[in-house]
Amino acid sequence: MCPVKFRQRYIATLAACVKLSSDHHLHLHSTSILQHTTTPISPAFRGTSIMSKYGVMVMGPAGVGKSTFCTSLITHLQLNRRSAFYVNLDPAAEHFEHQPDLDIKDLISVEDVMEELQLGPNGGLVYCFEYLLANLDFISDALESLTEEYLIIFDMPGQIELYTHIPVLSGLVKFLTQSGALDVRLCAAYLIESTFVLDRAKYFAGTLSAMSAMMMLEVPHINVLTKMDLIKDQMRKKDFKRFLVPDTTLLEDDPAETIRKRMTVAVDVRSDDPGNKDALMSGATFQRLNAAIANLIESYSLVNYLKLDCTDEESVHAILSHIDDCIQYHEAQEPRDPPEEEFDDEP
Ligand SMILES: Nc1nc2c(ncn2[C@@H]2O[C@H](COP(=O)(O)OP(=O)(O)OP(=O)(O)O)[C@@H](O)[C@H]2O)c(=O)[nH]1
Repeated sequence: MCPVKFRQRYIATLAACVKLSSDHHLHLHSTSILQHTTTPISPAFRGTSIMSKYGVMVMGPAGVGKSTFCTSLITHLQLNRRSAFYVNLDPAAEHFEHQPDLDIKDLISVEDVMEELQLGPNGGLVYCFEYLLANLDFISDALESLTEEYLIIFDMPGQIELYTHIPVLSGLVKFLTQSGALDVRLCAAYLIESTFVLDRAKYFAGTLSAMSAMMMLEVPHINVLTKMDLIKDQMRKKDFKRFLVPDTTLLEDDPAETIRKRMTVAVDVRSDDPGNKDALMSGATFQRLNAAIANLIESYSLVNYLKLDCTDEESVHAILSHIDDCIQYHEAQEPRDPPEEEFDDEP
């Protein structure tokens, strides 16, 4: 059962959403006026579906730079006279450079859940998402009036379990993309830190989690290596290129031998147990397992990376272009032939 406090807060939020959507009508209207003063848009030049919606779900482990990327993306969109609708879905997030247009904390927060239900931070987060799934009108009420000019940006929490272990996100994605309902053309941007390439174990673990998210969500997907400014001085451009398309050779010539060292530690721990005669065999098994995983990643070519440096406008622009391609944003904005009836009245 849901604590009463959440339900009360939810009702208050619904009222706020009604206000928000009417505010956004105003904002929408002023955006359209702005566009019309410079580039008149005839109804025939509108997108294929009047109320198509476009969105990107920004995901990845804790601290990889999701919120920073969302901020840069919003700023970039605004500079290019495009509209963003920022949705914070991290029920523990505190500080924002751009205030969210919709914030899950107005529905439920991890802090309240932990206090009222005596759950830990991870259990609290899972509860928040289950609660969100049970109250999806919190999202649909806020999004339904948005038009195709908007890019809806979902800023997700960093707990990796959400993308790999439990099906709450796939439920949310299905709801957003369902045709006939919100019908959001959604793509996922999975972020990992570029500094992971200095530690092959982290890099492959990150790649696996990206792959897992791709398979779980089943929407167009881009993978991004963030904080490129941190790696610039540590690695030559040519050397870094190898990490954009992961392959098995990256395991074989690991200068720091991080994976082998970790395997040795695992084997050593098990060797302490005199009854464990298979410890060395386990080391070989780990090695084969690693090779098999690397082969899997390589042979299916599922994971490729784009580079992102949030301090560089060009870099943010390049990522936005990929997102636009994934969701076919520009196709919807392109001119289309006027309906045939419009010619019928002509002399
Ligand atoms: N140098 C550098 N630092 C960055 C960049 N992007 C983010 N950071 C820093 O990385 C830290 C984490 O960034 P956030 O944007 O909060 O990361 P997050 O993934 O949203 O974090 P969680 O919400 O806690 O999962 C902050 O200190 C940022 O300033 C970048 O492109 N370059």
